[in-house]
Amino acid sequence: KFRVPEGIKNVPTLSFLKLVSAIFSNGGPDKRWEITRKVLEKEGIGKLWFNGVWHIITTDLELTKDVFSKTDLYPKTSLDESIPGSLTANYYGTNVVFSNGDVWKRHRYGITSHRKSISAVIYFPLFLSHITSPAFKSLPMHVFDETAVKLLKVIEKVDNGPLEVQDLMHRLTLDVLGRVAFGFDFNNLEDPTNVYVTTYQEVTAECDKPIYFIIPFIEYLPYFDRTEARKKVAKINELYDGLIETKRKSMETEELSKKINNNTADLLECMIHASSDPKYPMSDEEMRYNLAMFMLAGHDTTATALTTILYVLATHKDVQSKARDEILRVLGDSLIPTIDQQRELKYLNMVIKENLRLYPPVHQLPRRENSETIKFRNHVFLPKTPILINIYGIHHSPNNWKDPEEFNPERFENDNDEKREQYTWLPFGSGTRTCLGNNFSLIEQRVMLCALLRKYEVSSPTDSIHQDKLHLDHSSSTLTGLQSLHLIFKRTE
Ligand code: HEM
Repeated sequence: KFRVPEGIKNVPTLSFLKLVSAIFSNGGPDKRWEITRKVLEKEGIGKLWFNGVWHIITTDLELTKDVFSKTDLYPKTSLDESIPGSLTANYYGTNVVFSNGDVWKRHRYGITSHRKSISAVIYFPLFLSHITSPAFKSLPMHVFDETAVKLLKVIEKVDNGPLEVQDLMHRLTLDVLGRVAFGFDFNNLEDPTNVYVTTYQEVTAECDKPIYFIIPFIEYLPYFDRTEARKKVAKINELYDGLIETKRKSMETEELSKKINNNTADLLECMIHASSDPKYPMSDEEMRYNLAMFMLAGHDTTATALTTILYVLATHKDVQSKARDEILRVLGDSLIPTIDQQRELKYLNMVIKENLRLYPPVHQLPRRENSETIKFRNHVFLPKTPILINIYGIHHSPNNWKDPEEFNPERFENDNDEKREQYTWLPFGSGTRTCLGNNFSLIEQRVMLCALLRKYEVSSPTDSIHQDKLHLDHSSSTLTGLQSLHLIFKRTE
């Protein structure tokens, strides 16, 4: 299994040992980039032996374009193929993020097809011109607004003391997503000890343990039996199953069809409704897998984006005051921006974009495997070669960005997708597999930042471990994590 296939012998090798030791020492995507950048900046691809297979890791824009635009040629690897029978595969199952072809179409269009009100996309052509089927055509603005108010109350209680921001942002985004995805209020902001929250967190922590990601077969050895973890998965699944059952019952009443017609149905209700159409059948089990995946894809990513943006604002006071001035000018006395006002927040939108470039919450895309032999330059990838697109590398390569390590929102001034070289800014992926929740996440970020910045000045404590640089850490093979981050919120009014 160590033998290198003939066609990729001439691809430079990336050090397995260095990468694994970086992961075991909790190194984040920045550390991995440090190890691989020499090869990737020069060649755009490298090969890495991992889990008994030679993988291709790439930052090459041509190959990236090919992967995004030819989804049949580069299907995603399902969890059941990459880690069969594992806890993670059992928990997330077959869902919209990891499926392909007709199964994916059924999931994606089952979630999105029937929503028919005016698309929020028209308000954000700059950000979202590439989107094909946004999940949230009418967004539950009241959920964002109410959660922002709750967030301010939590911060008020701490009153100038240092506050751990990463945990706070996770609590916030989990509350938002629970309500939007299936109408369930985790109420994590007010009660972090709530049993559903702790179980949910334990399950995701189990799924992210690096040992099972680096040596997946270990899970099948009796000594490493994960009985306790499986019990936790069963508990959170009980919650999802209960919600599906209750909502299914409400299908029998008029209530659901009213919600569907008014565009106020949550995602689960949409899936249940769509599943009654013979074109989009979806079993209860598949719905549960989608809920589990939505929770991860939707809450963890936005929490990271909000945490890192608060850090850059705290450490770039000039940017913070410029963003605050704009918020006060555009919003007047309001706490929460309307959709139209969000469009006017040009500078804040630039800050958000630059933060997603510098700290992409998804640092590496889930693996693809080519279905046919591919010739790329003077290399030949045999079918089923694992291919990983390194988003962090694309965002940090001087080939694509001037002074890539610098936080500089101005680089997005007058930016548009046509002018910028394609595939250099990919926080939400691209093509037909673009993130379903990008618009949702951007609005959530704007709402929270407006509420926070108009009330508080954010700064970093002088003894912070992040004083010189933000310390990222290993969260998973795709998601960016960071070490605990304390910031100070001082009232401005
Ligand atoms: C800052 C926040 C977010 C980031 C950076 C992000 C990033 C991404 C990326 C890079 C992909 C493409 C994966 C691939 O091509 O393999 C993706 C897909 C996806 N995201 Fe997001 N995401 C965010 C927020 C959300 C939210 C809030 C939701 C749901 C409410 C969501 C749901 C999804 C789903 C369902 C997919 C799969 C789409 C498909 O394959 O059809 N994401 N996301």
